[in-house]
Amino acid sequence: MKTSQSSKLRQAADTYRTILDALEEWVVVVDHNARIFFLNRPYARFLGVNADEVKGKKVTDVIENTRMHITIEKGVAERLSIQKIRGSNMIASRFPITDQGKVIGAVGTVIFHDTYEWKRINSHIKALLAEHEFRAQEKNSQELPTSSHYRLADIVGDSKAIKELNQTITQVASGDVTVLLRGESGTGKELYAHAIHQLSERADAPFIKVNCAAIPENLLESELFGYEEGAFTGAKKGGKAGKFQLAHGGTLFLDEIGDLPLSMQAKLLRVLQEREVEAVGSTSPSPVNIRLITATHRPLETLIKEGTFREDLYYRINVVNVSLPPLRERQEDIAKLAEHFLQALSRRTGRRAPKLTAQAMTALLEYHWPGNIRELENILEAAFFTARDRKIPLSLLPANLRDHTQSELSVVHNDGNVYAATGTLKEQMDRAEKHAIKQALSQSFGNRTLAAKQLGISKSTFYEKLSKHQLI
Ligand SMILES: Nc1ncnc2c1ncn2[C@@H]1O[C@H](COP(=O)(O)OP(=O)(O)OP(=O)(O)O)[C@@H](O)[C@H]1O
Repeated sequence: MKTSQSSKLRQAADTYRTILDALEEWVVVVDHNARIFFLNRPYARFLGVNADEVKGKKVTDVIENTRMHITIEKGVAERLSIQKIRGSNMIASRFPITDQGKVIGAVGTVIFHDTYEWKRINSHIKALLAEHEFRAQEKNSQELPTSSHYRLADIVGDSKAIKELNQTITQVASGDVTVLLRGESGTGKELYAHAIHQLSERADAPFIKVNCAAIPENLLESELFGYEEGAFTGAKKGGKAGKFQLAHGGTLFLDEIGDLPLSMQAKLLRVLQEREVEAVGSTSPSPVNIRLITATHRPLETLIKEGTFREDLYYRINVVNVSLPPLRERQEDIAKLAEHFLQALSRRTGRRAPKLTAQAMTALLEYHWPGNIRELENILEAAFFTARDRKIPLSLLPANLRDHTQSELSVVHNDGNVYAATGTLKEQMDRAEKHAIKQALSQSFGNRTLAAKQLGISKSTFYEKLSKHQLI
């Protein structure tokens, strides 16, 4: 009976050893005296010792820089700490083993055998997470638009810049010419891409948009060019068409082209030159007939100099270059755009549109709009829902916009309206001076030399005034 019990025990111990030896992780178990009770073979192999022979030896004599004895002493777990062994930085964890509250030993594991491996796995996990997030978003969003819903008539504005732009767009729309739309974020590049498609001979064919910055790098190729069944693990049955195939006969809009990784730039260039795409896992290319429109807010010429954007691709996509002016350069359009957005919100919600007070409108006109039309749209949406008595006073606009434009000549009352301030002539003149300096600074985007020049004063006087008004 005794013999059979001990043989069972040995069998069980052998089973556990076999399992622990099969792990990639390195495992060490010590007793309450910090003497090795168990060392798995992969760890022993790395340390250059015999797993059976080190049993009973002090862990500090066998493993360099170990802290297992400290885990025993303190009874506290240490997770994912760096431990240098034989010149490599390992990522190790240590846990006390307790029995009825007493520490009777400790178990230690080394999960990553050097920090390089850890970084590699870390970026692999990041890529997996990005892929997961992208797929979830794709699933949540309604069907991807395969047709364009804007027309030139939906573009609001009658500034000279917009009129010229609309004329250019009308001219280039037909004839399949490749267009590169440039402009700051929120200036309407996507809107214009839709309009070009709508005005082209391809208006009834699909309009497919791809945001090159939003797709994880490892998915870009299959998203753009599609894949065949069985091309990789997780590939859908029957394969999947890429954006190029979906846009066949229509327009492909590649937004944020400046963010396309170099490896994909080479592939895209090949497709544009050959006019055929090869799905991932396929051996035979298929012809594609698309009109290409691209957009970016990034300085492609600088990216070329820095080596992150291919010059040959730049020439391919930059056949006709259309620049969209920032909103601050077409202030004439602000009132019309504001009215347009408030009316659109009113139609959407069934609520009557509130009106901007004169002070609020002045603030909109004076602001420098770094986020352009999208920022205006967002600000008005927030104001629309908080407006009372069908009025949008200055106080309902965001603080950064108010601060930027808030005249030091005025005071905002609790009712949200602005009233002329009173005071001695000197006080009012000081406020006017401070206001002029702030205005000049914002118009020159913080460039003090330019601001001083604009005000017609020397740089040293400008600095004196900055310090007088506590603007530095
Ligand atoms: N002239 C315009 N008239 C009416 N709405 C406009 C106009 N220009 C832009 N918009 C609106 O402003 C928002 C931003 O425009 P859009 O997405 O086209 O900008 P974008 O330049 O492509 O921005 P990003 O570079 O950030 O992608 C959209 O809701 C769009 O409908």
